[in-house]
Amino acid sequence: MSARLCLIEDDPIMGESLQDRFTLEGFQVDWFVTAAQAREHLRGGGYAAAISDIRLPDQEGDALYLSLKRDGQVLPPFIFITGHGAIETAVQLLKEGAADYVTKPFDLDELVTKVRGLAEAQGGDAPAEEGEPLLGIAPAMRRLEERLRRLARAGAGVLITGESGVGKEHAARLLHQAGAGDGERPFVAVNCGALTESLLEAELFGHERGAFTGAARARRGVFEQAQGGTLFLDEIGDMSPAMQVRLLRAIQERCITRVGGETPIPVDIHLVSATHRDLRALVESGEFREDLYYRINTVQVRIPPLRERPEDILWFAARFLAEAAAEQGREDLQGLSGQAQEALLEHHWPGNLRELRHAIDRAVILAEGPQVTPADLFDDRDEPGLPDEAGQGLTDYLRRCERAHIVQALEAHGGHMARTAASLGISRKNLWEKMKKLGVKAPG
Ligand SMILES: Nc1ncnc2c1ncn2[C@@H]1O[C@H](COP(=O)(O)OP(=O)(O)OP(=O)(O)O)[C@@H](O)[C@H]1O
Repeated sequence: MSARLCLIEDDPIMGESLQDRFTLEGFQVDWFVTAAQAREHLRGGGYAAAISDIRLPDQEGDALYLSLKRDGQVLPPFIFITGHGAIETAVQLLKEGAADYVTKPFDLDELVTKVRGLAEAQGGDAPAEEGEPLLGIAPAMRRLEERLRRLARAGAGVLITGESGVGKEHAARLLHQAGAGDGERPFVAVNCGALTESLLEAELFGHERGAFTGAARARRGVFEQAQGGTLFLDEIGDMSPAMQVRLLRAIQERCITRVGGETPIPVDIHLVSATHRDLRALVESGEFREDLYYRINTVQVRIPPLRERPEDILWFAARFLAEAAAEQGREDLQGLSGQAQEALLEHHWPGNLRELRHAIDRAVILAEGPQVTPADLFDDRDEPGLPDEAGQGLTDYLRRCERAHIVQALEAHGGHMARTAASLGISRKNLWEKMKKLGVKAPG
């Protein structure tokens, strides 16, 4: 039986997100919105841990805890959620025997780890960890990940749809990795929208020596390269009608012929396709073959855009930030400021995860630290005349502009110091000095 968790939280949004997350983690969550309700159930026992807000409508969470203790009630380990400025209460509670506390805004992953630890210490019946989520923590993405794992085991032909940059290739890789067999099977991706018809034909099916001008040697196409593994055809909706015919034939016959060749070559692949276009509409307008549509579309998986799953924005931002900070040696960065988090949540993310990754990469380069600010994340907050904090001194503002300009110049010249200095009209020595003064890391 899964571990039971007592959640005491009157805020409907916070309560629901905690309930959703802990349910996904495999806990059985009893959620109470008043101290009175919780008191009754806590008396019944059986909880592996309790999470309680301090501020509740009928009684403070700490008062509830202390009164139950005074009554001699055996309590599960308690973790308190405190607001800003309530640290003293939290510390007092720790002295009184509470297990831990988190201060808002807190990191949900951290809370999960704490609760797991406590539940395990209680009797080792914390639900088995399913592994780190890979596609996001939003309930829709957890369900999708679970579905992809099932589909992988079934080896079904999958069409992944979703806006550009939403993570379709990432999902295809997960599908591949979760599939049967060892890790040796190849995963080969090709973007059908990026190649002309004849190049795509050679890319997919390969060519024999002398098949066309420049074909000095025979070459295997991606169908052959992906033999025994997964072939990921991205932007399949962009394929020309002639290529659609050839692709359909290859799928139906499980056999291909290289361009300029005659020998049929059997292929055994798991085909995963993706598109950001509405394939059904393309079928209706006659641009996409209906038979191919059904062939590649045994199962369709839609990845929702990032703006439809706000939980994932800050989760991915934190992951990307940790990655980028490690790559760029910015150990001084301590995370996102509150304003930066708000700015990320307010943004519409038309470019989805790709845009988020770029915004974070850029911010890590620009940030003076110790926290990433909105101006580091978004260009438009960096314009002259728009200092991000009212009353910011001119010297400070000019310093930011100078720093951003140097960073951009370094980027534009691939980190080459001499060229960057020349483009800025200053000496290399001067550039070094400025970089040191402004805290710009030396490239490489
Ligand atoms: N689950 C994920 N974890 C980490 N990074 C991700 C994840 N999903 C997407 N990304 C990152 O976001 C970017 C875009 O992802 P991906 O190429 O998979 O999107 P896509 O939907 O296939 O894009 P397009 O439609 O343009 O082909 C990449 O930089 C990728 O590393």
